[in-house]
Amino acid sequence: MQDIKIQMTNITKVFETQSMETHALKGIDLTIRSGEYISISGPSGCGKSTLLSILGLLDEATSGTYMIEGHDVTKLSLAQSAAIRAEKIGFIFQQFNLIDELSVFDNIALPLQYSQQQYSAQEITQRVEQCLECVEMLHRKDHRPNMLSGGQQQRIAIARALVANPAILLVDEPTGNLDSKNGDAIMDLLEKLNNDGTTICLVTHDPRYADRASIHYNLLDGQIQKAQEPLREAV
Ligand SMILES: Nc1ncnc2c1ncn2[C@@H]1O[C@H](COP(=O)(O)OP(=O)(O)OP(=O)(O)O)[C@@H](O)[C@H]1O
Repeated sequence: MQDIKIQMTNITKVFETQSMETHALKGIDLTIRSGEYISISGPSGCGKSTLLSILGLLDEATSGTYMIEGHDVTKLSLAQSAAIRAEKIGFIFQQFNLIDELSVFDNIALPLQYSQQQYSAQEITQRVEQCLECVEMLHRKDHRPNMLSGGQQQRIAIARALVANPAILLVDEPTGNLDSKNGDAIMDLLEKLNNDGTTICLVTHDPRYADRASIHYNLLDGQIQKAQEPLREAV
């Protein structure tokens, strides 16, 4: 059996304000195995961002259990969440969130420099260059992000997400700031990374892109359903 990277059991999230309660997630069961590429899509307000925030340890569930690579991460202190997030989760957002004052190389090296693991300068160079090669941007390592096109900047953001060798890539509307040609190229790159073994969870409202994952879930009113069975060999 493939290793389980992510396991959520009966996750709920209730937002309480003075006047009302919003049940944003209503009992999510989600298992993501090593090497899978899953997508989650659904209409505005269905709970996508809330689910992604909990998956990425940016927010806590109200109830339920969340395990990453067999470790219970349901209830952690802020410092513990930050450490596990840095080690286990690679984020890719619609905004590239690169630092224009730093070179492409230094942007990608940043997560390693802040990691609790000690990386030598040689390891950092090796890892950063490997990730730059992966996204076909090694020739731009000394550039500043603002000298690059949107599609190229997203490639750099993907390299940065990969650099600490995370358990999973959480990808939130990665093509939102790109035209369709560059958007398609980024989706091709994600597919290539998955073919090379990277586990991916993509959140998108775009059905065209959601269908490119091997397992597609629909989130509807805080509940999740599999939209499409993965292809299985005939028995
Ligand atoms: N901080 C908050 N306080 C109160 N309610 C919230 C909060 N964040 C989200 N909600 C509510 O939870 C529900 C799910 O919101 P969420 O942002 O997860 O949806 P979404 O699917 O990401 O929507 P969109 O596609 O428009 O970004 C919505 O009803 C929203 O109003």
